[in-house]
Amino acid sequence: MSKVRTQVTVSPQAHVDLRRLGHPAKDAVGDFVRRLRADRTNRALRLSELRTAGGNGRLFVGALDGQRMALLLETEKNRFTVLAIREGALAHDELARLTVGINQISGGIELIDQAEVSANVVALPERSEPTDAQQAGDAATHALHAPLFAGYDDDVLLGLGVVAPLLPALRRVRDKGQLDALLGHNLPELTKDVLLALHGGMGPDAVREQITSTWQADDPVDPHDWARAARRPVSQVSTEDTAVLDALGEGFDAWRLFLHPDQRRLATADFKGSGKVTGGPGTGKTVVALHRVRHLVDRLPPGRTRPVLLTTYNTNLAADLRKRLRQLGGEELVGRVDVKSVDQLAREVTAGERGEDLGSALDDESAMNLWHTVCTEEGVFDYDADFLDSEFKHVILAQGCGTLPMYLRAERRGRGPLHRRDRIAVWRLVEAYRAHLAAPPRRTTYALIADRAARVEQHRMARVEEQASYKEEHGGLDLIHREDGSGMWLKPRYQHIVVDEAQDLSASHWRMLRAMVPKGPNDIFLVGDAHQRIYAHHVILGRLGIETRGRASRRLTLNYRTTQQILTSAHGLIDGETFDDLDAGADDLKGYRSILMGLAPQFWRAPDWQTEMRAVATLIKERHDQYGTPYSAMAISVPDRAAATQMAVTLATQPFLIPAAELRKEGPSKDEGVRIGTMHRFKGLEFQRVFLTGVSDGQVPHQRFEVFRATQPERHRQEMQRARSLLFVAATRARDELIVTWNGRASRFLPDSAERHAFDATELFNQDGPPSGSAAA
Ligand SMILES: Nc1ncnc2c1ncn2[C@@H]1O[C@H](COP(=O)(O)OP(=O)(O)OP(=O)(O)O)[C@@H](O)[C@H]1O
Repeated sequence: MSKVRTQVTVSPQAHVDLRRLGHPAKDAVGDFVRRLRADRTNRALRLSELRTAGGNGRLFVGALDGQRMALLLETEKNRFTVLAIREGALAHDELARLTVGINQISGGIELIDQAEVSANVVALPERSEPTDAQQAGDAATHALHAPLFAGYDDDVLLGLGVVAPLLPALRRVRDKGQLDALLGHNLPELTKDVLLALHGGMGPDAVREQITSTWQADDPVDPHDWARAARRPVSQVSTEDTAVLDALGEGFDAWRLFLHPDQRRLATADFKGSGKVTGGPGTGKTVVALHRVRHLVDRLPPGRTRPVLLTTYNTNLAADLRKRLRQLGGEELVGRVDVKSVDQLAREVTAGERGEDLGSALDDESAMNLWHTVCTEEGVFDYDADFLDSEFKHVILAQGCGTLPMYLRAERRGRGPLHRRDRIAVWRLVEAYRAHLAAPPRRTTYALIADRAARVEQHRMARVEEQASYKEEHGGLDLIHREDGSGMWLKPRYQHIVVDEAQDLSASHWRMLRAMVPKGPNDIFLVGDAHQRIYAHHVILGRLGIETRGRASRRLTLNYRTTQQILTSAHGLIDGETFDDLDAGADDLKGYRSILMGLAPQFWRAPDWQTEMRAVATLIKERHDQYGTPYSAMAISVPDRAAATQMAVTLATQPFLIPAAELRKEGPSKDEGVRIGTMHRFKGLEFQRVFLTGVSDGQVPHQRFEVFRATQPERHRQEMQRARSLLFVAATRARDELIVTWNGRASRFLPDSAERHAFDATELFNQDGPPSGSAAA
C-alpha cells in the first residue's frame, strides 16, 4: 500500500494536557506525530475510528505508547488535530467520553469531559432544597445559596462564548470554591475567561465587549464544518505541522503555538507610526513582542542584513529574548534581528565614534560613592547621593539641560519643589561630578553613555534626512562625491525597533532609539508595565517623538503565568498607588485576571534571619524531594548581596546540601541549582516556586527611606512606590507557588492577615514535624 502524507496539529487543550503530564508524554506525542505523518496505516499507532463528530469530522483514538493514548479529530482527508491525551488503564474510556464541539463564537474546536467535571466539582455538596421554614429566611441567606450564575440565561452564557456542554454542571456551582475547582479543569480558555469575568463583577455587556468580541471568528461559524474550524487560528497556530513538531522537540511553551486573539492582533497589527502594549505581569507582553518581531521579519525582502532591533533593559533579559526568538523562528529569524540591551547598544554607538573615549563605566555603587566624594570635597551636605544621582539622571540628562539656566527652567513633575538656591547648589555639584569623571583615568556612567549615544544618533539621523532630501531634490543621483571622505551613504540604523520592559528605559535611551529608526509605519513597538518600574522615572513618550495615543495603545489583561490566588495577593501589594501608562495617561490593573488556579501564597515568620534561612532550605528540600520540583525551577529573593551569600551557604550545608546559583546581571551563575538574587534580579523572569525572604519590617521598605518622610515627602512617596513595585515584580514571577518569609515583624506592605496566617518557622525543626502546607503544584 502506498504511504499517504498526513498533516498533524495539536489543539490548545491537548497542549494543556501535555503540560500537566510532563516530558514523557510530550516525547510520546512527538514520536506519534512523526510516525503518523509518515504513514497513517502504521499498525503500531493502533489508530481506530471512535465515531463521527457530525459533519465532515471523524474522531479516532491512537496509542502514543504502552501507557498513553490520544484523541484525534480528522477534519479533512489526512489532516488530524490531536485533541486530548490521557494515560493509564482507563485512558481509552476517558477519551471516548469527551464531548467535542465547535464554539459558536470563536469557531474554535473545544472539548470537555462532562463526566469528570460533574463528578469532581459540583457533585460535591449539592445543597438540599430549602424547607418551608428556611424559605421564610431572609433574602440574604437565599442569595447565599443561589447558584452563582443563576442571573444569566443559557442564551446569555452561550452568547458570551461559554462551551455549551458545561452548562448543566455550571448551573450547580454555588460558591467560589466550586467555581475554582471547575476552572481548575482543562476547560476552553474563552469559557474560563468569561466565567471569571462574570464572577469578578463584570456585567455581560462589558464581557461581550472586552472578552467575547476579541474571540469572535472573522467568518460565519458552521458548527459542522470541522475543516474550517481546524484551520482557524484559535484551534492551532499554523497549517504547518512542522511547527508543532519543532515546538514539541525543543522546549515546550504554548506561546509558540497559540496566541490569545488579542495577542495575535497586536503582533500583526499595522500601526501608522509607533505602537504600545501595556499590561500587568505575565500577560504575554514579551510573547507579543517576539511574535511581532517574527511578523516584521516575515515581511522583509530576502537578505542578510539585520534591519530589526529587539531591545530590552539589561543583558540577561536580552540573552533570554534571543533564546526565545530562536525557539520561535530558528536561526533564520535570529539572523535578521539585532538583539541587544539598551546599554549595550549605547555602548556600541559611543565606541564607534571617532576620537571619543568616554572611559570605563562605573557600576552603580561606585557612581554613588563618587557623589559622596564630591559632596565631601565641596563641603555640601544638604543633599544625599541618591537624590543627586536621581536629579542628574532624571531631570538634567532626561531634559538635556546643558547649562544652568536650562536646569533652572527644567520641569520636575512629581519630584516636589526645588528652589532656585538649591538648583544652583546642585548644578555646582553636578559640574564637580563631571569634572571628576573627565579627569584621568577617564570614567563614565551608563547614564552618560546613553546621553552621549542619543546625541550621536540624533546627529546621525539629521544627516540621513539631509542626504535623503538632497537626493530627492537632485533626482536620486549617486552622491558618492558628496559623501567624499566617508565614501558611503548613510542609512537609518533600523527599519523597525521592538522594545521590551519599556517602563525602565530612560529619556536618553528613548532619544537614542527614536533616532535609530525613521519615523513611519511600524517604526517603534514597545511593551511594558509601569507597575513594574524599578529603575527609571516616568518618561512621557509623546514628548520624545514617540506617538502612541489612541488606537496605537493597547492593554493586555489576561495573565498566563501566575495563579489567580497569587495574583490577588500581589495586587494587594500595590493597591492605592497610582501609575502612568508609559506616556501622559494613567494606568491601573482593572480587569487583570488569571485563568490559572492554585494554592494561596504561604507566609512563614521566624524569630531571626538564621532560622528563616534554615526554614527556607527545609521547604525547598521538601519540594524537591517530595514533589520532584527541580532546584533550578525555584528561586529565592534576598534583601541584599550579603544575604545572598549567607543563603547559599545555608543551602549548601548539612543536612540540606542544596545546590544554588547566584542570579547575576548577565543571568544565573550556573545552569543547575536554586536561583538566589536580590529582588531587582527577578525582573522579567519566571520560576515555578518563588521564595521571597527577608520581607521584614525595616527591610521592605528599607528603613533608610524613613528620614525622608518628614523632610522630603514627595521623595518618600516615590521611594515607597518603587519599593512596592519591586515586591510586586518579585511576587509575580511565581508560576505555581509563592512563599513569603520574614524575621521579627512582617513588612508593612504585607496585609495584616499575613501575620495572622503565618506558620511558625521554628516548628519546622520540632520532632513532630512541620505544618509545611501543601506544595504539590
Ligand atoms: N497565549 C499564551 N498561551 C500560553 N502561555 C502564554 C501565552 N502568552 C504568554 N504565555 C506564557 O505566560 C508567561 C508570561 O509571558 P510573558 O513573559 O510574555 O509575560 P509579560 O507580560 O512579558 O510578563 P512580565 O511583565 O511579568 O515580564 C510565559 O510563561 C509565557 O510563556
